[in-house]
Amino acid sequence: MLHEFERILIGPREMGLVDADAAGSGIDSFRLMQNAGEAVAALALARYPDSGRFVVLCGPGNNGGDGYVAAAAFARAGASLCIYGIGSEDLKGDAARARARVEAEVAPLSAYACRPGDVIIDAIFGAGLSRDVPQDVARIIADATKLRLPIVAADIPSGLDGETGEIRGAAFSATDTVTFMARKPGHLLLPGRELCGALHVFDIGIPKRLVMARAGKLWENGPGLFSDALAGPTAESHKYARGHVAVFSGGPTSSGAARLSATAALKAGAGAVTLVSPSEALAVNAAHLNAVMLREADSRAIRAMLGDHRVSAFVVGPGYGVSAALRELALSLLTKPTVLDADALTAFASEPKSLFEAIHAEGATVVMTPHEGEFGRLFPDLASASGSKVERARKAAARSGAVIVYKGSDTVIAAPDGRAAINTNAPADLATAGSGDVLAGITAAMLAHAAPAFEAACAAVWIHGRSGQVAGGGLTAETLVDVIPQAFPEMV
Ligand SMILES: NC(=O)C1=CN([C@@H]2O[C@H](COP(=O)(O)OP(=O)(O)OC[C@H]3O[C@@H](n4cnc5c(N)ncnc54)[C@H](OP(=O)(O)O)[C@@H]3O)[C@@H](O)[C@H]2O)[C@@H](O)CC1
Ligand SMILES: Nc1ncnc2c1ncn2[C@@H]1O[C@H](COP(=O)(O)OP(=O)(O)O)[C@@H](O)[C@H]1O
Ligand SMILES: [K+]
Repeated sequence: MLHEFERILIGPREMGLVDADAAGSGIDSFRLMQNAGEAVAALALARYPDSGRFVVLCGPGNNGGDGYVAAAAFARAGASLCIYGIGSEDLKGDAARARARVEAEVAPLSAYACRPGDVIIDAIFGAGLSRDVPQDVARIIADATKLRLPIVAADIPSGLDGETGEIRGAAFSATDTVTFMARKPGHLLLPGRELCGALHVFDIGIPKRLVMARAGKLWENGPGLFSDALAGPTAESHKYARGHVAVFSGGPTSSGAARLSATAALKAGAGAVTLVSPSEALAVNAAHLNAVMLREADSRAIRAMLGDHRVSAFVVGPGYGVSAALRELALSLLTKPTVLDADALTAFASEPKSLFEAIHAEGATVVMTPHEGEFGRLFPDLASASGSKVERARKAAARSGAVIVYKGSDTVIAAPDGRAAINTNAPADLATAGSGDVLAGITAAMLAHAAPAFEAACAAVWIHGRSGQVAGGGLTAETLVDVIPQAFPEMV
């Protein structure tokens, strides 16, 4: 399990503040730049001992400064070296000092022509990237990509937005990225994650407390975020003490999704699970269920479940069918922890405010699990807004009052209070029909264990991802359900 510090993610802007705090507390900022540049050179020398030549590309700011420090280290090591820079005569502060220590010639960046055998040290833009990269940088990125040159990026591949993970015009696809103190959201969000190659976090000597003090409430998802909230069964446990999940089934031709949620909830440790089925689907559901209990969905049954303290969480939406009746049902469940998924999200597309107002008024514990399309239906303005997936999820959580699980291969979990986590353990094999229904069921099981909604959602997304890894290539929603018990984090 990663230590708490290693899970934090810090935006480029906050990292700039950390820098200023470090300087304010008397730490020598040039020493930090030297540590950063030397770490980049050390990694490159170790990875590419037989390089034809190291080509150090330096930008106009402190990222370029890291590059000049690295260049000096290559020269000391006797490596073959070329340096290209933007505005190398007009640098300021630490970057100018780093440049002054380089004896080799620095050619203008626009003069660089990629050659097979080159190993590029990308120190053009880091945290300070503020707009699309200029044409000559885009041209070098395209040429280096075409020749598949190895690229070691300082802090972040140039062109990648460290906050959002988006590409600003063009971006290097690095083989390695050496970042400093802590990872940035753009290292984990897509497409950024795929451009960083192997990511190395190097301690350049800023006290961790200074980094912690500026870090927002954003982490990489992992057991450290939620394991305290997950209680395993004890000798005193009985089935209802482990939580009772009720899942609402769709009609006879669309009942499979709810059954997947129900069996997933059971495998994820709910003590009891009931599938609540319309009368027309009772027979098909009965034919497929064993440990999951079955109950007919009528208003008396729903009232009884709402009044039964042993029923601890609901799942509604998978395979249910979009209708006004579903809206009414979902709103009626909000007195207990509820997972709203699939059709229960789409059903509110025409009137999302009614759902959000009900959640706020009830102070309800709700986890919503939209994929991109469902997110767009509930939050059309946010879906098309600029900014990162984390910001969009946070705004959606604050607006709706629910914990939002904004799905995808970089699923973001966000709480109304601003906490957020980026999930990184989900294999692409999870892109299979029914996989979201499984996630909804696991989430309800976590809520039924009385985990708070944010922790429950983080746990469920992580366990779902790890189940995907365990089930492996060719997984189906069924094989995913089977391996859930093997995917729990080791409790400490
Ligand atoms: N964090 C730490 O503790 C430490 C961090 N360190 C290093 O510092 C880096 C951050 O440095 P930084 O703030 O100077 O930003 P950086 O990325 O060099 O770019 C700024 C320059 O680029 C320019 N510019 C921007 N976008 C552009 C574009 N599209 N096209 C053209 N120009 C563009 C921008 O111009 P402006 O926007 O002002 O017009 C400005 O001149 C960080 O990533 C890490 O490597 C270490 O040295 C030590 C400890
Ligand atoms: N390429 C991918 N890599 C990792 N996880 C993915 C990928 N595509 C989808 N997933 C995950 O699989 C699940 C799919 O859910 P959803 O889109 O609701 O599908 P369905 O409705 O078929 O169940 C989500 O948890 C999502 O995060
Ligand atoms: K860079």
